[in-house]
Amino acid sequence: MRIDVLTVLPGLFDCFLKEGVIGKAISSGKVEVKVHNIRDFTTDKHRVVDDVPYGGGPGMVLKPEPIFRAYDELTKEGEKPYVLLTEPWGEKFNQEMAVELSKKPRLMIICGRYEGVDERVKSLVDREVSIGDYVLTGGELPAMVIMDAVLRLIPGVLGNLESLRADSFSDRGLLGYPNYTRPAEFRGMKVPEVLLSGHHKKIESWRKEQSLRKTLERRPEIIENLKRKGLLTKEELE
Ligand SMILES: Nc1cc(-c2ccc3ccn(Cc4ccc(CN5CCCCC5)cc4)c3c2)n[nH]1
Repeated sequence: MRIDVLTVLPGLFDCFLKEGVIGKAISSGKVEVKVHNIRDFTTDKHRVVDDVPYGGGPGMVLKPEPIFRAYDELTKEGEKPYVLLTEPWGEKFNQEMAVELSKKPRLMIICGRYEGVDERVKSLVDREVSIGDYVLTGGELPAMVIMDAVLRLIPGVLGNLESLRADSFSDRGLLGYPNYTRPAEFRGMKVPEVLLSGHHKKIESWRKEQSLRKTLERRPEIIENLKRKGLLTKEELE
């Protein structure tokens, strides 16, 4: 997969693209992520990327020309990207969308700043995406959240963990099961016996039951949603 990111703050992505699972996936060439400074696509001496909003109002708006110039330049050859624009009020990002986006060969993520992008930029956009009902200072953190959730789903990115990972849970949006590691008892708190039993079938069913119970308690709508889609097995429903 290739991802092109358009932003006026490219430096925000430096650590994200170097560290951890994402950093390894890029350095190993499993995925390609290129961050582009919108300012590099201006043509005036002062490299202006924003201007005051028509009709008045607070702050500045990102001008359309530099973004369109970047889009045209980056889509001259190769597959057309599926274009995301991060917004406070876009479609809510979730695991289902992450799975769908992970199947696209090429993504472009346009990151707004200031009061957002000129409305005409949306003529380039396939999906306006929000990562939650709260207002951040710009679209870069949402872009990193989206890339993190999407890239970890690319085959080979999670390495050998992938085959072992019970992602049928989180891929269906179920909450995770409790995790423990040594010591078996810490400050009087013991690890559940079943996890020390070495009985894999029992451990798996305990984890599934914990995940379903936690989801039912905290996010019953996820269970209802899975029921409606027929994505819960008979024994999971018991
Ligand atoms: N999930 C999530 C994504 C974002 C996000 C994404 C992209 C951008 C680009 C700029 N901001 C900051 C911002 C957004 C909205 C306003 C309100 N303002 C009211 C008057 C008309 C114009 C807009 C102000 C500043 C962004 C914020 N926040 N949260």
